[in-house]
Amino acid sequence: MALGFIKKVFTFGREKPAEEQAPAEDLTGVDAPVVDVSPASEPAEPASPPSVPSGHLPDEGGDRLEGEAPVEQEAQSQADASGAKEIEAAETSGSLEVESQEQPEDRQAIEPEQPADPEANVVSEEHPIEPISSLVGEMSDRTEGGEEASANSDLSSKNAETPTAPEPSFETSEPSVEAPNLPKGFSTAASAPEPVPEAPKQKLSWFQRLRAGLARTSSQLSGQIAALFTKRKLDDQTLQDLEDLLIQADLGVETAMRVTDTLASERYGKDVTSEDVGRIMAQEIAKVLKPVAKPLQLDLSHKPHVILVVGVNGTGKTTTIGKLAAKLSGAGLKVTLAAGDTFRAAAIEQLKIWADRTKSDFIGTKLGADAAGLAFDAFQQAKANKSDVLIIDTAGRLQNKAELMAELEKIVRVLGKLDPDAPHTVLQTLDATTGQNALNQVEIFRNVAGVNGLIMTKLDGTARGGILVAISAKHKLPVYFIGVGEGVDDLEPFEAEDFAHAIAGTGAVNSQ
Ligand SMILES: Nc1nc2c(ncn2[C@@H]2O[C@H](COP(=O)(O)OP(=O)(O)OP(=O)(O)O)[C@@H](O)[C@H]2O)c(=O)[nH]1
Repeated sequence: MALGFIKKVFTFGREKPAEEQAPAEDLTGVDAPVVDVSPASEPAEPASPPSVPSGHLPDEGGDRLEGEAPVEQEAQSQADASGAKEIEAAETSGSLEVESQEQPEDRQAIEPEQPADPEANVVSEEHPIEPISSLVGEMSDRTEGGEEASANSDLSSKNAETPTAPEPSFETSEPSVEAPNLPKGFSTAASAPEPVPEAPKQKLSWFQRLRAGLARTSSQLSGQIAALFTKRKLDDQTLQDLEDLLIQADLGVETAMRVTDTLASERYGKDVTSEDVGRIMAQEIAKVLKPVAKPLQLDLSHKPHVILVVGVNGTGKTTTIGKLAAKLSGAGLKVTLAAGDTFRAAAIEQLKIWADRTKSDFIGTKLGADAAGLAFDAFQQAKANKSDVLIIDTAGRLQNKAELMAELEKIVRVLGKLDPDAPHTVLQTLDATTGQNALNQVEIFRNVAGVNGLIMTKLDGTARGGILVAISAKHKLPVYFIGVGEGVDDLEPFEAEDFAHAIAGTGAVNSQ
């Protein structure tokens, strides 16, 4: 392919390509591509504001349960046919890959003539793009075991499931921007989400799934509570035993004390049933969770609203991005996904499959390339293609690896050069099975990357779901969604009451 054409593709959407080659200090002066937000200038955008479908997206292969095998085959064949091919091409050519769902002919693997790193002239020695072979050792730092990394590498087809329509409820934050009907779990400052009646059966089904997911947490706890309160009046020793029990269940000291204090004030010296304890526990847990159960607020005046997703390896970043993209694009928003996890080929492939499935644009680069450079380019491309939302994946990293955390800091810094407010949302995914370590993860990622919202994954089947209560009490960061499975539907807006009841093993209030 002629080099001239390749250059054009590489600089797609950039008005001043020469400036992009400037050193980092000059980046503040880089003119971001002018984004015309008027609908008329967006030929590929829907003529009417995005609307939330009431049912599922058009079925592309059956739902998760019924169509699992075909979807996996399809995902695998897609990976073989396109994703893997392009990634392979990118790996060998050192390319930046930009795929537009609207302009598939623009998908090219190209030779960059300049470093992808926008700070390259300044930091190239500090953060050189490393050969893949040298990354192998470093990748072992990012994973607690080789098995996990290789296990994750097999996930792409597993995760490529047909997206289904989001439950309605988004908000946008700028009055001047036409607010779409956002899926449930998102909001904007300007408009309250329109209450859309939901089928009770579907909602109940969700709560049943939440209950099932947290069954190990709640049954373990309620079994111990029942044993503690058999034929005993409430005295100091019982209260102390209960407090210990709640702390062991990862709920945290603060919440454990709230429960015992309330219980003591109501029932001290009297008979207590495990139902009494469950009721008070649900009530006190809900009090802790309500202030953090918030919708993810999108400011669509940014065009795009940039969401950076960070977290320890294997916590579910890529899967969660796919689930979010399905919700957003299902609501009619234009979404771009950027594969900032440049350390794991399977992660790039996995995100590419999610982009295809969710009809999102995809931006990737070669394995081992500078992640901050990719984030910078992705931001420019997402501006140029008038995306509403850009979601950037990052490589998993242990919070105690200073060098890797510095890389994350650099991604945030570089995005801020194109928009001082970017990234507008820094989402951290937390694996519920981690237990107490998650508290420390939030502390460090928050300090380094400015995490301003959480998503807890893998709440299905863990006995450690109580940790979300301790994290909420300590960090008070918004919890936007929770993941209760690997499928595209298995991400739900976080509901304080539902969660509290599911943990306490009591009846749901919201979901009935
Ligand atoms: N059971 C369950 N599995 C999940 C959930 N979310 C993600 N997973 C699975 O967790 C594994 C890791 O998910 P990824 O999305 O690859 O995690 P990641 O954080 O991107 O991983 P790295 O790129 O290695 O940092 C995959 O097998 C996912 O399918 C969830 O809510 N429940």
